[in-house]
Formats: sequence, structure tokens, C-alpha cells
Amino acid sequence: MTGRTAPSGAWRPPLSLDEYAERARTRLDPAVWDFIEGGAGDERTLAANRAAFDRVRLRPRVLTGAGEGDPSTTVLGRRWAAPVAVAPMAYHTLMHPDGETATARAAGAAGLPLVVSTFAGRSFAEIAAVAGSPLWLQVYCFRDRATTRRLVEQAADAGFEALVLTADTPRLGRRLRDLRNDFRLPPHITPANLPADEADYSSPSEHGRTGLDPSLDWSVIAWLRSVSPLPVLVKGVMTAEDARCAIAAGADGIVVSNHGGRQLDGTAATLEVLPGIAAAVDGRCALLLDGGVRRGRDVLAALALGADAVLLGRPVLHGLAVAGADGAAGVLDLVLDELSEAMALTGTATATGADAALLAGPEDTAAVRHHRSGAATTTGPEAAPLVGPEASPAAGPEDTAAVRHHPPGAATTTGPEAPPAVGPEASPAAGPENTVPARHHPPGAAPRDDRRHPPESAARHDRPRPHEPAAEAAEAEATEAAETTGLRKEDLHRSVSDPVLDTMNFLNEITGRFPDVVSFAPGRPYEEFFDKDEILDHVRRYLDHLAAGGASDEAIRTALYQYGPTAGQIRGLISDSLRADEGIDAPPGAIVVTVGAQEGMLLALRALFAGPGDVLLVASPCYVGITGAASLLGVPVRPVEERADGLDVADVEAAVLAERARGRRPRAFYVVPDHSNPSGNTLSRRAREELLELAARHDLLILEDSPYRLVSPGAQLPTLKAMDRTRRVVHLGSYAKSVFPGARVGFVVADQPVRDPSGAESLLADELAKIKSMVTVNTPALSQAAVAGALLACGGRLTERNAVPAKHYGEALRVTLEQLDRHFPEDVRDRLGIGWNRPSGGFFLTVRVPFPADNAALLRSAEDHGVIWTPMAYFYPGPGGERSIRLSFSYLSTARIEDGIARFAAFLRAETERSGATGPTPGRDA
Ligand SMILES: Cc1cc2nc3c(=O)[nH]c(=O)nc-3n(C[C@H](O)[C@H](O)[C@H](O)COP(=O)(O)O)c2cc1C
Repeated sequence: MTGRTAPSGAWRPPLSLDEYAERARTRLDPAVWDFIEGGAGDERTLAANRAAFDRVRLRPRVLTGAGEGDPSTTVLGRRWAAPVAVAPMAYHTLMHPDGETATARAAGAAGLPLVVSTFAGRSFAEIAAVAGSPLWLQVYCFRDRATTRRLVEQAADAGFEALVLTADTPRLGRRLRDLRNDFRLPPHITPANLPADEADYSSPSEHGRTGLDPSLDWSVIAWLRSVSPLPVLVKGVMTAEDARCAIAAGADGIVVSNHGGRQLDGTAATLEVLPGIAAAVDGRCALLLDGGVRRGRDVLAALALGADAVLLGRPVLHGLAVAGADGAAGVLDLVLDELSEAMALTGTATATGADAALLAGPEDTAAVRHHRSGAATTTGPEAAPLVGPEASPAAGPEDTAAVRHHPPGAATTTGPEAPPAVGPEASPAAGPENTVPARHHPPGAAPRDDRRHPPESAARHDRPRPHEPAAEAAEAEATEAAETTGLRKEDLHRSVSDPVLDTMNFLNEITGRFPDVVSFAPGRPYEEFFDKDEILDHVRRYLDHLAAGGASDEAIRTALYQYGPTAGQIRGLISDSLRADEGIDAPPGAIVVTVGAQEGMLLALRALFAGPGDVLLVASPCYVGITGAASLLGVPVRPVEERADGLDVADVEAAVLAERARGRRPRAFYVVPDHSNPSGNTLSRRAREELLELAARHDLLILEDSPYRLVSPGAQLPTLKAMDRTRRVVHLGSYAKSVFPGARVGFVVADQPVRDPSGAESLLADELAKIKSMVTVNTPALSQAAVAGALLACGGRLTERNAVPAKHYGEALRVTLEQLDRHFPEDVRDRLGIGWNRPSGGFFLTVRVPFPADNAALLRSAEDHGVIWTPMAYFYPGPGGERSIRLSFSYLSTARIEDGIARFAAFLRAETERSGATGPTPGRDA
């Protein structure tokens, strides 16, 4: 094999970013080199950032047919050539006289954004004049807000597209190299966009101390929003708590950053905390990371652990120092080339499809682990190339997987349908849908009996050898016990760290602490409609029905006691009922009986979402059961925001097109068309027609979930399935509201033909049943019998069976609205900035408020006013809903509603006043 040799003496571009660094070092003044290269304190965090990437092991995949990977991505609605941007860094003019204009040229050539520092050495206008890609402004907030405001305005005028608030600098870190060098900027290096004569900028640390505002809190985001329409990202987030705060404060994005190790020394590496933060963020805003990215494969590793993109810091400065714009371009090209190599060799077709499957796990490696006793053994997880607390003992599990600890004994109840439990729901008698076995023990405090024995193989490998002294053997045994006691949450699937579960736990904790509150939170049926003996009548009626149809005693016995058909044994009755009641013409073979609609969602998503490029669109705010199921299955979700008066189909189409442009396939759209949970909105007939047309036009399926229509007053619009002429609609049915939730019986109508490669045809329902056989095997026969008996009792006409409940729920809705009107007449509510929608049925309505309706407000509501509700933000898969509330009235008597709305009104007034949203509250006695 021959290789080409470069002509001797020719300039050869460096082959790695480390080579760029080395060349830059030889060109720069040592004090300037120290200024850019150095970190705070002992530079442990600086080193940790790179070390975390060094520990990552990627999994090469072969023969994947992935072709040339597509590294492009979309962040905040803008296409980037790759998930990489240039990090904000002060004074590029220190590296090269062209400074940021050279960097902007390089970034533009690579199609990558540049985040321009507050302390840029060139003016925003100069930079914008040469930029060929998005520019963002990094914002330091000064004590003098007017300076910051002017900075933001100048950037917006120059066409910058986003603001990145650096939040980790209440003061600058102690950078020992700069202190030793008594580092001063040369006189010609000044911040081109800050007032020239007002401060001495020559010592960055000194200027930071006197100029930066050290007392910022999360309200600074609202302030930035008040001075600029640009999206705001928060840079410097290192914990899941702060990520949640950022989202609650309305941030559009988060940059996981420790300032390249230049601030608090001793923090974890950014890559280590990324998975926990990604779990907390859960796609609700853009998630970026910086610190230690030095190779294309590092970019891929960050994506695999949950980042949408990375920022590249020092290497860009190295490139600038080596050869100005060409050098910076060389650095970016090198990273992109390495990224594309890593994608090709890991079989990663699209950067957006990168996920944890790229990372080598215990099953891939059998590394050597050293015991304290010195006995080397082969083992899995602990020795695998993990990023996490083991690598950095100071970082706790809560920093890497958003773990929430409850006080011992604080068992929590939760569930997608009915968030907070009231009184009895919080007790062990709570229904299964509301119960999460979430009894957390502090690490290491699990009762001895809870401790699991190690798997046999692990025990064999870890057992001390016979010749070891007894003390060592005892120590080894103790080590073994300690090491096998607990699982690390970050090793479990990310869905268990879903922040939705945390929020539900929060609601339940509050309900447990304030048992006398009136709760407008649970979406449960009114219990007075349940008669304990009726279930037995239903089962009896079904058995009689089987006998009347000619079934022998043995056959009936089998039907009730044995494993049953996976697709269900009451499909004929369901089919008849759907025809009689809903105008849905679905043969029994197109139906699968499920364990609640929740199982239906899981089956439908599993069957329909085949690859990482398939995306689920959901109307947002959205029922958490579907987003939870998507999270379980790793299905990406794209929210389509409802407007105040409901869903606009044009918005669905825009989302479809945007996803296509991103290289993803919008596979299905989930919607609750009637009296939606949580908003209460209903799709008009026209919107239903448009949605069906859109589905046909874009080859999209619709997942229709409509559990409230049969318990709502008055005539209902036809279901999407009844209007579906082209089999675009998969209908998710539920008997939870129309019969009773304890049965846990639902069904899916899936009449879509499915062809296999040989041309043989089945129905989607058949495929769902195959999946169900590996999930719940069959829906319990006893439950099916109870529901069947209820259907038989009303001749399949659930509308008739539910005439009285529908009237009751209609009355509860009417009283809720009437009480809201009474406490807030139109002029008062307008003045206060409060409003609500007027659903025509269902269990929920939306109240818009002029203050953040977050957990803190909820706590004050419970504590001071004795009333609970659900923050609407819980139901937004992305940002949104921060100033609205879901009220559920289904579970309460009208007397409780009247009392509860009076409390709620007092809370709204107090909170409005407290937040100063509209000044002092007038009309207190309205
Ligand atoms: C010389 C230098 C100057 C920096 N200036 C800023 C700045 O003005 N604003 C800011 O938010 N971060 C600043 N940073 C931090 C970077 O934005 C980024 O967080 C860090 O450099 C990323 O780590 P990396 O260099 O290991 O890639 C600076 C970093 C360096 C090295």
C-alpha cells in the first residue's frame, strides 16, 4: 500500500484538535495562552470535562445500510449543518486581529452558528456583515441593567437570533494562572460593544467583580423577555433542579456548562451530569452542552447522552491563533469530518437519531475491575466505560439521573389519568392506576430484607479466593453486599426519571399533607354512580348471555377461568355497541380488547413507530398517558400547540412539514377531539374534516382517544373514526368513564390493512394482538365479563346507560363556570387578566392566570386557601402552559365545587396581587 507524501516544507493542516492546540501554544504569548487554556483552582473540573469524554466507548455497528450520515439538525427552528456551534468566548482579537469577524466567516463556511460573547472584540455590526450562519448573543447581566439592555438591543438590531444568558458567573472563578501572570489585556483589546469610557476592562477578573450583577435570580429571564423578543437560553446549568427552574422560568434552551472549568473547580464534568439533566428536560426545550469537546466522536457521545447539540470552545481560538479565519475553519471542518466518520462507523444515519444505543454497555465489555482487596475480577457495569458518579465521587446520583427522594414511608400515589389523590386515593386503597411503588430509601438505607442477592455468576466471580485471609474475605463479602444493594437510577431506562412522575408525586405529596383541601386535580368519575353489587349482576348477565348463545357449562367455565384469546373475547359486543352508539362500523376482527386505553396506546405506538426517524405529533397540552408511553418506547414527540380556542389544523400541517424538513417521518397524530384532557376543548366538525384530509394528504395516521364523549351532556359530534373513509384513524377506546375505571378495559379499533413482503394481508389489529401477547397476554376475563354485562344491560347503547352521569357532569361543569363567573364578573376578570374556556362537556376546563401557575403557587394555594388544581405546564411536552391551570370538576359534588371555587377565587386574587401582575386587586367583593 502506498501513501501520498506531502511535499517537504508545505504547510500541512493539523490532523487533530490537539495538534491545533499545540501549534497555537507555540504562537501565543504564554500569558495569553494561560488565559485561554486555564481553569479555576486546581483545574480539576477542566480536566474532568475531557476525561469524561475519554471514558466513553462507542459501539461500532456494521452492515447497517445507513449510508452517508446526515449530521444536520434543527435548533430553535433553524437548520444547522451539524449539531455544533462556536461557544461564546471573550476577545477573539487576542488570537488574531480579525477577531470575531474571522470566526464568523469560518462558522458561516461550515454552516454552524456562532455565539458572540458580551466581551467580543469586534462590533456586532461588523460580525453580522460577514456572517453566513445564525449569530446568537451571549449575555452577561451587569449591575447596570441599562448597559445590558443596550447590548441586547444592538445585537437584535444586527440580526442576532437568540440570547444566551450566562448564569454561572456571579463572580469570576479564581484562575490561578492569570493571578500568577497578573494577566492584563493589551490596551488595544477592548469590548467593542460595551461603553468605552465607563469601565476599566483591562483585568477581566477585576471587571467581573465590579461589573457583573452577583444577585441575579430566575426573574432575570422574564426581564430579558421584557426587553427583547429573542429566545433565551441559560448557560451554566449543571443540575436537574436548575434545569427545571430554567424551564419553569420560561427558558427556550439550556446549555449544560461549567464554563470550561473556569468557574467552580471540583464540579462534575458536563458530560457526567448530562443524562440527569436530559431526563429532567425531556425535550421541553433545546439542550446544549459544552466543555471538553475535542473530537467529532465527542459530539456523537453528547448526542447519545441527550444533548441536541454542543458548543466548541477553546479549539476555535486555537484555530484562529494558528491561521485566522482559515485556521478556525480548519478546526470546524476537522470536527465535522470526524463526526461524519463516527456516524458512518456507528451506523448512525442522522444526528437527530443518535441515542444511548450508541454507547457501549456492560453487555459489550467485560473489563477488569479491581477490588480493594486487590483481587482483580471481570465484571460488567461498574467497570464499563460509564460516565457518572463513580468517575467523579463528588457527584451524587441525583446529579446524573434526576432522582427524587421521598422521606421514608412517604409512599406516593400517582397515575396519568388522575394526578393527585384526594383522601382515600392517597391511602393504600388507591386504585392501581394511581399507584406508583415509589418508596425511596436514602442510598444505602434499604432494609436488609430488601437487599437482593447478586446473580449467581457475579457471586462466583466476586467471591474471594480460598487462600485469602479471613479479614480480607470478610471485607470482600462486605464490599460485595454493599455493591449489590442498590441500583443506580441512571442505569435504568430514562422513562423512570420522567419529570412527569416527579410532578405527579409532588401533587400527591401536597394532597397527603393537606387532607382537607378541595381538589380540582383528579380526573376521576363521580363515585356516587357506582353500586358495589352491580358488578356481580353484570358478570351474571354475561354468563347467561353465553349460555343463551349455546355455550356449554364447560365452555363458559373456560371462558372465565382460563387464559383467553389475546385480542379479547367480547369483541362482538364491542363491535355492536360501536355501531349502535357511535356510528363506527368496525368488525370484531378489527378490534383488540386492551387493559385500559393506556395499553392500547402502548401497543399502537410499539407497532407503528419502527425507527428513530418516526415521530409522534401530539396536540399540546396533552394527556400524559400518551407522552409517557412514548417516553417508555423512546418515540420522539413533537407537540402541536392548541390555540386558546382549540387546535388549528394548519398548525398540525406546519408541524408535519417541519418534521419532514428535519428528516423525520411524522407517523401519527394523537388527539382527544372531544372535551380534551386537559384543555377541555373540542374539535369542530370542520376541523375534523380538515384533519382527515390532512392525514390522507400526508400519509399520517390519527390516534383518536375520546373517553369523555359518552359521559357528556347533549348531542356529540361524530368521532373521527366514524368519519374516516380511508382508514386513517386508529381509535383508542376506553370504558373507564362510560362503565367504570376499575375494570381496566379498553379497546383499539385498528382496521388498517397490513401487507407483508409476500403480499399476504392482515389487519393492524392482528399485529397489535401479537404485541399484546408479550405484554398482558389477554385482558382479564373477569373484567371483560363485567364490561360485557354492562353493555348487554343497555343493548350496547352506552349513551343511554350514561344519561344520568352525563347530566351530572354537565351540571358540575355548569356550576363550576357559574361560580367562576360569580367571583369574577367580566370587567373584573379582564382587569386581572384572568380567563377560562367554556367546554361543552367532559371533566376539565382551562383557567388562564396572570402569574406563573407553578408548584410554588400550588403549594401556596393548598397551604393558604385549601384548594388544589393541576398546573397546566405538566401537560406540555415542550415549554408552555406556565400561566394556566387545569380544573377538573368530575369528582366533586356541586356543594364541594361551590366551596372549592370560592377558595380558588381567593387564591387567584391573592396570587395576582402577590405577583404584582395587574397591581392591587380591585373588586375584592365582586
Ligand atoms: C478564553 C475564554 C473566554 C471565555 N469567555 C466566555 C464569555 O465571554 N462568556 C461565556 O459565557 N463563556 C465564556 N467562556 C466559556 C465558554 O463559553 C465555554 O463554556 C467553554 O470554553 C467550553 O469549554 P471548552 O473550551 O472546553 O470547549 C470562555 C472560555 C474561554 C476559554
